[in-house]
Amino acid sequence: MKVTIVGAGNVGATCADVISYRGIASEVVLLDIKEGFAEGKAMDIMQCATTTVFNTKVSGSTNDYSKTAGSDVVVITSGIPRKPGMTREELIGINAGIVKSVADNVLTHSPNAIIVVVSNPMDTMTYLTLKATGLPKNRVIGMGGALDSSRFKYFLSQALQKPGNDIQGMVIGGHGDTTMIPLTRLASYNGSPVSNFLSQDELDKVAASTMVGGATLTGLLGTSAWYAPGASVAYLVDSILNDQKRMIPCSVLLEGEYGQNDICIGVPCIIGKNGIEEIVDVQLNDAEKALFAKSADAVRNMNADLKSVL
Ligand SMILES: NC(=O)C1=CN([C@@H]2O[C@H](COP(=O)(O)OP(=O)(O)OC[C@H]3O[C@@H](n4cnc5c(N)ncnc54)[C@H](O)[C@@H]3O)[C@@H](O)[C@H]2O)C=CC1
Ligand SMILES: O=C([O-])CC(=O)C(=O)O
Repeated sequence: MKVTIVGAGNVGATCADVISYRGIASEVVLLDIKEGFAEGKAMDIMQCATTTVFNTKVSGSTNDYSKTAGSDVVVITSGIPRKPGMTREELIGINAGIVKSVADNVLTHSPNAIIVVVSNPMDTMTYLTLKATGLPKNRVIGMGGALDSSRFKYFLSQALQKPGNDIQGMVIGGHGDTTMIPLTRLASYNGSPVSNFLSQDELDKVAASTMVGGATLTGLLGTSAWYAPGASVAYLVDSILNDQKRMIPCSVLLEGEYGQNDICIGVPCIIGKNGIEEIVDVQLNDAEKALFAKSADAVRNMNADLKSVL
């Protein structure tokens, strides 16, 4: 199975690294516009093969899309990341043009690929990719919910003082500092609601930390995060390539589900070899439905800015 990652920067290269050492794909192509950069990242990763022990073939390409031909999955991480104090939404001006041209280029050489969109503002970039390519909705997947959910589980594990692997939880809604919806009511510690162990005040703090999780790291690092984002993309790619049918919150075109139409936004999806195979209705309560509608309004407002590129 072949995976192309466009953008060999922090997130793209981390994703290639995780896919390789976990043996998720047999071949990974990294592509970047910076001369020699993707080749360098690929060589560095390949020089781990005998120490972390993997057989994945990783190669790099400077903007030569013929090397990406026949990819099963294409991940788009090309574009600029935010700096401290910025929102993801402020990246739209530069990233929209990049994402659109990249999506066109990859499809020329891999017409059957499933596209995973990572570049921010991710929900709007997913919508752009879907509209610009005309691909069926199952083949355009926005990655944000997998990452936000892993941060949610991290903050829950810190509050509970319990291992993260014993915690279940999901974040839906937009992948933005104010649009994410950590579903605290449905989160559990091995099946027991987390509200059995944490006060409402503690749960509110967990939700707030989750929502600004990306901004907090951007403040600490000077650019946005990459280890958890890269690993989250690899987790999603694994479910596609190995037909795992995991339930992962992803940004996907809604056609009536969750009361929304003509918008890509995070909802729980079954992810398998066909990409988005099902949208799962987790039965939100009225308060959660209201938050989801508000989040969708914000994402829809952002999508209106795509007029110049679509
Ligand atoms: N959806 C999510 O959960 C997350 C999204 N992101 C987003 O992912 C994007 C990438 O972040 P980083 O890897 O940290 O940035 P980075 O700056 O480290 O890497 C981006 C790479 O894209 C390349 N690039 C730019 N234009 C290109 C083009 N036309 N074709 C090919 N390559 C091109 C650049 O040369 C650079 O190497 C950002 O927009 C960031 O906001 C980051 C983390 C999580
Ligand atoms: O915070 C950012 O800008 C990058 C991102 O989407 C994340 O790490 O969640």
